[in-house]
Amino acid sequence: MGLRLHVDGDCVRGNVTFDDRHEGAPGIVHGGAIATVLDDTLGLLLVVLGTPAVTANLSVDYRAPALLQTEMIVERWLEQRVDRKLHLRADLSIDGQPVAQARALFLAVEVAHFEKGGRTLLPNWADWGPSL
Ligand SMILES: CCCCCCCC/C=C\CCCCCCCC(=O)SCCNC(=O)CCNC(=O)[C@H](O)C(C)(C)COP(=O)(O)OP(=O)(O)OC[C@H]1O[C@@H](n2cnc3c(N)ncnc32)[C@H](O)[C@@H]1OP(=O)(O)O
Repeated sequence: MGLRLHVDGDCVRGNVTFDDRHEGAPGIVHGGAIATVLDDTLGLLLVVLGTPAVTANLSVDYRAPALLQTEMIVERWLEQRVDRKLHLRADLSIDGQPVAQARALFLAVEVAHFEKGGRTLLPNWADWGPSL
């Protein structure tokens, strides 16, 4: 998808351009691909927040057709944190016009959560970003 991300304070911004592999309705990006980008870009936000967490709930409003071969801006940020609950937002836009807007509930988990799949994590993951 050519997703490129950078950190801007507490916000993660990036550019993404979908191609024919992501087509749903003719000429339009599949909604699942959009949800994937909105969800997945959170990986970097988690590093910024220094909080291991997983998606518990993701809700996407599709506001306008997402055209293939068109550069979009994706932005994600933390709206509120209450104990383990991270309320996150993500926007996808073209030329400042909203294409999709997501609200997500992430739950902070112990690092051991990510080891359930049998993969060994890098030992210095906690140094990737500042703590909240
Ligand atoms: C420093 C950087 C970080 C480094 C990290 C180390 C290296 C890792 C490397 C890289 C990480 C990158 C990560 C990218 C992630 C991308 C996004 C994904 O795709 S994540 C995959 C899809 N999501 C899952 O697989 C979750 C599956 N679900 C679960 O595992 C559990 O359900 C879990 C952990 C989400 C919750 O289980 P419980 O047992 O811990 O907690 P309970 O008791 O059920 O809930 C706690 C509270 O949250 C509410 N809650 C739970 N689920 C809810 C829901 N769906 N909607 C609303 N509320 C919910 C409950 O009502 C409860 O609330 P009350 O405390 O009573 O107020």
